[in-house]
Amino acid sequence: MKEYWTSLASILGVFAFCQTILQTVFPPELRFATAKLLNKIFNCFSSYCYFEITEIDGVNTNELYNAVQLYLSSSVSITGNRLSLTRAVNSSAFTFGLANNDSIVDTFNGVNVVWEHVVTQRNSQTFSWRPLPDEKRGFTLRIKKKDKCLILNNYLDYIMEKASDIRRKNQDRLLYTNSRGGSLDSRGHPWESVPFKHPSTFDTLAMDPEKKQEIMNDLEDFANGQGFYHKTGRAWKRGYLLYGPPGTGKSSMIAAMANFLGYDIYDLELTEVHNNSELRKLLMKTSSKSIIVIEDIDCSINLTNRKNNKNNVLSSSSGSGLGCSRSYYESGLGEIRGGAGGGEENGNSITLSGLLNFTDGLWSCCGSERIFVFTTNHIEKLDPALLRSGRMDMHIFMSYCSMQALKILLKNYLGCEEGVDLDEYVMKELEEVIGMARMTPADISEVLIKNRRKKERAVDELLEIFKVRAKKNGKNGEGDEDDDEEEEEQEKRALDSDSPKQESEVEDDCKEASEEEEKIK
Ligand SMILES: Nc1ncnc2c1ncn2[C@@H]1O[C@H](COP(=O)(O)OP(=O)(O)OP(=O)(O)O)[C@@H](O)[C@H]1O
Ligand SMILES: [Mg+2]
Repeated sequence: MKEYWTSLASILGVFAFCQTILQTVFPPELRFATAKLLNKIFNCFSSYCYFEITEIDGVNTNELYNAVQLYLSSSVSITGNRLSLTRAVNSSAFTFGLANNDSIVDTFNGVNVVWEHVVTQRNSQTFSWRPLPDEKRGFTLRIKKKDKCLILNNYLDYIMEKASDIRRKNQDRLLYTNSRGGSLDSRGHPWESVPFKHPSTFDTLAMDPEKKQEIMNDLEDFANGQGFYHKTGRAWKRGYLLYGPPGTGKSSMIAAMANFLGYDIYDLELTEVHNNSELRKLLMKTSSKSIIVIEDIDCSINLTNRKNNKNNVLSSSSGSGLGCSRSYYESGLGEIRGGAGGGEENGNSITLSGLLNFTDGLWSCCGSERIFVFTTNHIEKLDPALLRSGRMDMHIFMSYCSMQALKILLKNYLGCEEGVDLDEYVMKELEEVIGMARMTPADISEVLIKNRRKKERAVDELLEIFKVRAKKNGKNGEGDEDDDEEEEEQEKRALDSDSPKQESEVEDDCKEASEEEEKIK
């Protein structure tokens, strides 16, 4: 045993001696060059190539590192043995990650690649303007040389896309609103946000199922339509106008849309925006995959229908040379377009021109996959230029509660299934009076909430209220369906006034406008 230790000690002594000699004979520069050469020789004969994706790229955070981490989290959770678990701020989900110095095989387009998570201690002597983490983290991607050209770019694009999907799924969606008086927050953002947790979905929304399905299909087509929009040269955005009496579910519909698509909502308070350029800046700071909402647009600014009330031409764009003529021609010919911001006249008000630019000017395309939703109780008050296709692609009339909608409410609030819990006779009675009662889903849901523990009582009370309301409306001489028709008629009238004018008409309009301007001056 003693001999064994003696020989081991002499081997170590020889080893230390050789190392000292080597260090003296081969200076660090020479050793580095040799290592480099060996590495090159190894690379020549190796059939793999390696890509390093470090967490911090110089001084900036490497977006690709975060994307890879998220991307791998989905496959790691299934195959990995040793995983790291995290939960990000504003997130409702746990994220799996590859443990330090662990590796995983991934397959893309039939090609196998290997990811390794490399963690090393950072050299503490390194100087940096900003504090860096103690550990140096990165991923090493190993791909066969012959596969590199085939997949690398597509694979990285795919990872980025997948990662943003996962991020959106994991993170709570946000509801943004523009800050009071156009002020910026500590990070220079004009929007303030809170987690968006509205429970409204298309399942809970009481409306005609066919109409509902049509809207859902339209939204789905939009969300999956990147290729189509690109091919047709259209900006990837869509506008919806929700109109109808108060309490018919316009705001609930917006929440359902956001929940359906998984988009954030930007609730734009127009009264807090001072001018067109501020409006444009707000738009620039919105993200893709979002719904930009302007509620009660008829109340926010003076956008009333110029055709119905000529005086409003000047009240909405008084003194604005370009803005006035732009909106004037917009509604008529739809050809002449003023420059962005051309409608800013007194510096502290938004003009119709500014709003039109906001929805479909060049700036509206500074992001992609965005939905604009305007709501109003009075569609007839809106300027036709706002209503035309391309701006508001789909006009959705939210009407008083119909029988179909009532069945959804009864199911959601009382758990009543048609033909099981609901008496056929009572249903018939309800059907007879519901049209004439002209009650909104909001009114009905109040009655149902109050009696939610007693189904029969709820239905009886509803029937009573329906009868009283129907009688009252009948006495006032207001028809049931007539009312819906009247509202749709109003929309038609509004749209008719958007139909192309003859050139002479436009000239007349302009003459009138300039005469009125003269008078005001
Ligand atoms: N179609 C509907 N389906 C389900 N619930 C509805 C519907 N309409 C209204 N409600 C209920 O009534 C409440 C008010 O509805 P909501 O705020 O969506 O109406 P609105 O049309 O936006 O009204 P307003 O024009 O006054 O803004 C909601 O909280 C919701 O519970
Ligand atoms: Mg509302």
